[in-house]
Amino acid sequence: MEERVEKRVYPASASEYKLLEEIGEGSSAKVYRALCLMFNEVVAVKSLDLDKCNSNLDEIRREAQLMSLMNHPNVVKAHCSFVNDCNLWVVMPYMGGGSCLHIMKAAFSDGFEEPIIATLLKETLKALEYIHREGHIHRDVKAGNILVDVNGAVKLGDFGVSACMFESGDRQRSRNTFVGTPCWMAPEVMEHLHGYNFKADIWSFGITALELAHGHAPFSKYPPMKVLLMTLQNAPPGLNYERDKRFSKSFKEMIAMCLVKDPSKRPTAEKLLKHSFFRGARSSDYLVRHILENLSPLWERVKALKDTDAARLAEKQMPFGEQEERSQNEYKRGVSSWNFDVVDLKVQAALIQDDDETHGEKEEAMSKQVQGRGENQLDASRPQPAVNNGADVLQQSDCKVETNADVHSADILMPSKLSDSAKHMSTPAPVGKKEPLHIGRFDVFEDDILDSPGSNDSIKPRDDDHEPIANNGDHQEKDETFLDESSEGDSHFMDRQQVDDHQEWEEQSGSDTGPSIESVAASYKDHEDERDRDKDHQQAFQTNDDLLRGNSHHRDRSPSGPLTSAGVLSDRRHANGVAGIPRPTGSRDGSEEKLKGGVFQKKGRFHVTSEDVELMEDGPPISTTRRSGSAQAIAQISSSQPIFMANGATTVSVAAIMPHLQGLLQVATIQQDTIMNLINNVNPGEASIAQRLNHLGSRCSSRSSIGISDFLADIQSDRERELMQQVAELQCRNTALSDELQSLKLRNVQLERQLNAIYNKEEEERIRREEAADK
Ligand SMILES: Nc1ncnc2c1ncn2[C@@H]1O[C@H](COP(=O)(O)OP(=O)(O)OP(=O)(O)O)[C@@H](O)[C@H]1O
Repeated sequence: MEERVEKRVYPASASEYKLLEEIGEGSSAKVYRALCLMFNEVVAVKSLDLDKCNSNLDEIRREAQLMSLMNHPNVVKAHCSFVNDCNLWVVMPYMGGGSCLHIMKAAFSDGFEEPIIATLLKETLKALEYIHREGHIHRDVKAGNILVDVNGAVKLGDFGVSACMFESGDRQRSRNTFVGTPCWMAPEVMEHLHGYNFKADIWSFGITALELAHGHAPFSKYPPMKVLLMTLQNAPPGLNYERDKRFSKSFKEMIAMCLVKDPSKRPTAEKLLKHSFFRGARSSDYLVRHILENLSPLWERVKALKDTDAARLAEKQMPFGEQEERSQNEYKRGVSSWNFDVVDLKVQAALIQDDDETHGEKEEAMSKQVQGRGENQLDASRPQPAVNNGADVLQQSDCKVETNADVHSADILMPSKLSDSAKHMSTPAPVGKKEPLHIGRFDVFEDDILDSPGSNDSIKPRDDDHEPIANNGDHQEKDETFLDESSEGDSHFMDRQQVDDHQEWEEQSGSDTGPSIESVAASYKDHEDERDRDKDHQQAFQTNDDLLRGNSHHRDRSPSGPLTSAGVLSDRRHANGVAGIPRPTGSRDGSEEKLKGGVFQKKGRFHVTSEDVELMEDGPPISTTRRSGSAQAIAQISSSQPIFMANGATTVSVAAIMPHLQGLLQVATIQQDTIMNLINNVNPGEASIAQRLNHLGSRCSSRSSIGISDFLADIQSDRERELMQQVAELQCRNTALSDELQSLKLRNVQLERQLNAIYNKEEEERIRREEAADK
C-alpha cells in the first residue's frame, strides 16, 4: 500500500526551520523537534554529523534522496535533506509519541502487553515488506527505530541516510570504534562470511519482538564481545516457557521462526505477515489509549530520561569505574572492526572474564551505557549537550545547531574535496589519544599491550640511562690499540669553545708539547688504512636499517663510525621512548656510579654532575662531564677512560692540557671522517638529507667554526625532520589508500544492494511458485 499525500516541497535551507527541543540522539545524529516556518508545521530534523561519516557526501545525498523516495505509510519518509555547516539535515515528519524504546523507558520498563506488541510489530512488518520489495535492507530494526505519532500511527524510521553513514552500511560500526550494540544483529552479519541479505532484517525483527516483550533486547546486559559470541555460539534466544507465561504460543512460535540461524529458513516479511500472531493486532486508537495517553510530551520524557540516566551512571561510576573501564576496553578492542573472524572472536571472547554473577549489576549498568549508544540519548557517559529550549533557538538565527557550532567546516563539508588538503595535513594522533595497533581484525591499544603481563620490560621506555654497552673484549682491544698509538691514554672531547681556544693557543705559542698535528694525522691515516682493510666496515653504513639497528656487530667492527652511528641512533631511540635497546654509556671504567649524581650544571647536551668532579693526577681540578646523546657515544670512540673538559681555564697549566687538546683535536678529526663516511653512504633515495649533510660536512671541515656536538645536533635534528617528513608522507599515503578502500566498499555496497534486489525478486517468485504449487 502506498501513501497518497499532497506533495509539499519542503525548503532546503536551515533558515527556514526553527529548531525546538532535542528529541533523540543516535550514534551520529541528533534529532530535534522543529518548526518549518514556511508551512508552520512541526517536523523532526535529524542532524547527522558528517564528521563521523565514512561515506562521501554524494553517497549520503543519494541515500537521502532514496529516503525521500520511500512512500509507505509505515516508513518514515524524508521531506527533504540538505547540508548545513558540517551536518546533513534530514527533515522528517515529527513522530510525537517517540520511539517504542522511549515509551518503554518512560512507562513500560518490563515490556508491553501482547496486543500492543502485535500491533506495533504488524505495522513494522508492513514497512519491512515494502522495503524488501523495493530491494533494500533496513539493517537497523529495533524498538528505538519504531516510531509512533500522537495518533498512534507506527512507522519504521532511520532508513537510508544513517545506513550509508557507515562503511558497507553496517550500522553498528563507525570510523574508528564500534558504536551501538550487536544485540539485534543476525549471526550471518556478524560472521560476514557469505554476505547477508534482507533476511538479516527478519532476525532483527525477532530480536525486536523480544525487546518489546521484555523491555530490553536479549543479551543487552553483556558487553558487545560477549553478545557476539553468544549470538554465534548459543541457541537463538526466544520466549522462555516459564518466565514468559503471559505470552501466547503463537507469539513464541512467530519469534522462533524469525530467530533461526540459517537465514534461508527464516520467513520473508510477506509470509510472516500472514502468521496467526498478527491477528491479535489492534488499531492505532488502541495504541493511543493504551500507551500514549498518559505520556508527557516527548521532549520532556527525553530530558527526564537523560537526567535519570546521567544520575544513575554517576552514582555507579565511582565504585565501578574500573569495571567500566575494563568493559570499555573490551568494547573498543573487540568490536571496533566489523568483519569478524569467528576464530579471532573466540580467542578474544575467551579473554573476557566470566564474572557476570558477581558483577551482574555492574555489567547491567555498562550494558545500559552501551545500549544507550545505539538506541538514543540515554548514554550519559558521553558529553550531553543541553536540550535547546525555545530561547536558545531564537538566538540561533542562522539555525545552526548549537552543539555543533564549533565543528570546523573546513574539515568536513565535501569529503571528496577535502581529501587533498586533508591528506597533506595528516597529523600524528593528538596527545593523549592513542592510535590502536591493528592486530588481525582487532584494534589493540597501546594501553592493552602495556597492561599485559610481561610486556613492561620490553615495551616501557626505561628511565635508566646508564645501561652498560654490550662490548666484547675484541672491541675494547681495538679501541685501546688505536688509542695507544694516538693519544697515549686519555681520550678527550671538547666543545666549540675549547677547539677555538686550542687553535688560538697553538697559533700563539707554537708549542710542540704533545703529539704534533702531523703525528695525529699520521695515526689517523693508520686508522683509516685499518678501516679500509676491514671489509665489513662499509656494510655497517649500508642501510638506514642497519643504522637504526645499531647492533653491536657494527660497534665491534669499527671503533669510530659505526659506534658513533649506533650511539647516536640508540640515543635517538631512547629519546623517542623506544627502549630495550642497549645504549652506550661512556662509563666502561665504572664511572657509571658517578653518573648517578645530581646534575648541577647543564651545558647544552652536557650534564655536569656534582659527582663527576675529579682530580687529575698531573693537573689541576678538572670536572669530568657526563654526556648525553651522541656526544656520549662519540666519547667512546677513543676512550676507555673518562672524558675531560677544562673547567676554569685560568688555573690549568698549558702543559697539563696540551695532551688533552691534542687528543681532542684527533677525535674531532676522526669524527669528521666518520660523518663524511656516513654522508657518502647515505641512502641515495634520501637525496635531500644527503644534500643537507654535505652542507653540514662542508661546515664541519672548517673545524674552528663548529663544535662537534652542535654539528651532531644538527644532523640529529635534520634526520629527525627527515623521518618526520617520511612519517607524514606515509600518513598521507595511508589516507589515500583508506579513501580508495572507502570508495571500493561503497561500490561493494551498491553491488550488494543490486544483488539483493535480484535475490529478493527471485525469492518472492520462488515463494509464489511454491504457494501456487501448494494450492
Ligand atoms: N521523526 C522522528 N520523530 C520523533 N523522534 C524521532 C524521529 N526520528 C528519530 N527520533 C528519535 O531520535 C532517536 C535517535 O534517532 P537516530 O535515528 O539518530 O538514532 P538511532 O537509530 O536510535 O541510533 P543509530 O543511528 O545509532 O542507530 C530515535 O531513537 C528516536 O527516538
